[in-house]
Amino acid sequence: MSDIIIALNAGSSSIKLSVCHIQPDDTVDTLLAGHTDMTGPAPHFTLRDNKGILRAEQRWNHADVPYATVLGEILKQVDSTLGVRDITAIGHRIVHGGPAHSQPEYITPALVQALAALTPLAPLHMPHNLEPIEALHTLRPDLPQVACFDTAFHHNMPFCARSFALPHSYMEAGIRRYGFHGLSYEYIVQRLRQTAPHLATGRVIAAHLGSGASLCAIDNGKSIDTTMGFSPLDGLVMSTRCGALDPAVVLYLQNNCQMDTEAVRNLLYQHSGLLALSNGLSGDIRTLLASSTPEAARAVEVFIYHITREAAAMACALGGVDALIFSGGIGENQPDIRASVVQKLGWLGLRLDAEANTKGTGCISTADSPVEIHIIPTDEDAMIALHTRDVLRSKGMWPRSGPEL
Ligand SMILES: Nc1ncnc2c1ncn2[C@@H]1O[C@H](COP(=O)(O)OP(=O)(O)O)[C@@H](O)[C@H]1O
Ligand SMILES: CC(=O)OP(=O)(O)O
Ligand SMILES: [Mg+2]
Repeated sequence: MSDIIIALNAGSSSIKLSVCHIQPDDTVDTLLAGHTDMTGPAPHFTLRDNKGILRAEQRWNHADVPYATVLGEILKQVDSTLGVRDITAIGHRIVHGGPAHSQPEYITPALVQALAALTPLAPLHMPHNLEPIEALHTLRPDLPQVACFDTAFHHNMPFCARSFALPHSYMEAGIRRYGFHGLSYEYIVQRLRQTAPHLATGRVIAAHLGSGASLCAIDNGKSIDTTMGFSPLDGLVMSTRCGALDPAVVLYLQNNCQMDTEAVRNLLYQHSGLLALSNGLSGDIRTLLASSTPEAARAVEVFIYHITREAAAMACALGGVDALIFSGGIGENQPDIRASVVQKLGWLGLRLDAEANTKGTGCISTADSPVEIHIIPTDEDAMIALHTRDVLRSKGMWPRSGPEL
């Protein structure tokens, strides 16, 4: 097999990757899925095939292993598991594209430099997104790399949705609402086009509920508003991120609590959200739902409250709603959370089919529900693979193996 793309999603705690092959009808087959846990006492890498069978594994025996070492091993294992050295390109999820990057782009040293300047806008994500690019450039300079931006899908949100009520000069300096999880929302729109075309042209609220969480108001396939703003800190309560916060809190922490910028950043990104609301118990909703403590219950309650409050705002942006889509680790796997959200949004015309919700796939609303409710497992990596192919094709670099039939 040839023309293999690796979709890489490097985050603060893990490097996730999919080894993808794109079929002529644009279906993306994930041949291998890799996961490297970068936390804990030492990195641990696993590579599984599309049946979930473990095909390769590597454990390092100390922490702080450089990305280049981990990525070198990953490439080696992918090559030997595929049987030949067949990788054509690497596509990266880059969380922030800033004001200037609204399309997937071929990676050059100048682009890396420009993106590095955006690090303060997404400090939890950007360093981890960019480090593998440099490491791979050194390891395999022959491999083209493509940047796919999580902000791109929201780039053309209407003025009202992208503005802060700040002087115009700030907006011109890039201080505006951007929105994130765009690769996930783009994938959801693509799935709707295939499975429910009447919704792909309708008014949809998509909920990407993972450790980072956001909602998007999608009108006729386009983002018209979303809950994350300038950074992935805004909007919903998240695993360890606070979500929307009165900006005066930041001033207060700095002026009255002797906290410097780094301490405030650490608090808001790493020690807030579900973790903080549960009094330090966990940022993982599974642990909270399994706990009988009042703090855990309260954390879940606040999480749901903000999802439903913001969903109503998205419905307002859309002028009504035809469907609610659940996605992300929580949206796809937690029937109790889905049920609570839908119950609170009943007034908007959502009716849950309890049995379908427990089963947890496809359409989970009743036949007479005025608003459809669906679960769509997201696949940001499939989107990255398709964008990477398209960028290479536009440069005459795809297919590597000869003319397409
Ligand atoms: N199989 C599962 N069952 C229940 N909840 C899950 C499951 N997998 C993930 N989650 C929840 O989703 C969160 C991670 O979601 P995910 O979309 O994988 O996150 P990330 O933002 O890291 O991509 C976890 O914190 C957990 O609460
Ligand atoms: C943008 C963002 O929040 O990403 P994640 O959910 O992967 O942390
Ligand atoms: Mg994610």
